[in-house]
Amino acid sequence: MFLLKIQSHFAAAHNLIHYQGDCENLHGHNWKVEVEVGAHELDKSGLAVDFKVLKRETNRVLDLLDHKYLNEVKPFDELSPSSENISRFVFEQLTESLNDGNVFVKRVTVWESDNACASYVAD
Ligand SMILES: Nc1nc2c(c(=O)[nH]1)N=C([C@H](O)[C@H](O)COP(=O)(O)OP(=O)(O)OP(=O)(O)O)CN2
Ligand SMILES: [Zn+2]
Repeated sequence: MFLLKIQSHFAAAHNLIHYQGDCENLHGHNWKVEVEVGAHELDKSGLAVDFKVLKRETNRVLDLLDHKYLNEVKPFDELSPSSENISRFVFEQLTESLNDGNVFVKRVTVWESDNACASYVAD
């Protein structure tokens, strides 16, 4: 199996809900996002999937979040916008657009700072 990874980023404001502490207050992050996909086969060009496609599809999803107040963006109007929930959201959106018989989204990791991240991983 082949494993590919691309990185992207977005900036947004949020506050955690049902949370007691300073993170329940409005604040922001520059999130770094890593997307890993697996593939069984390569095409004639030797590509599992073009990095350009991975970056385009990832940025299409991240554009939904970039420079937004996440607590006003679905599904985070009803779901705490933690890094865990953001990683699952990006994973599910990308799974819809990228998965086919060959390629599948394997893991999405969301870094909210240089030393803290959460991932959502395929079962
Ligand atoms: N498991 C999670 N824990 C926390 C999350 C999260 O998404 N998942 N998010 C937060 C807050 O968003 C908060 O902004 C981060 O807080 P903290 O880790 O304290 O960040 P600091 O920049 O203040 O880090 P220091 O290392 O303490 O300076 C909290 N927890
Ligand atoms: Zn935060």
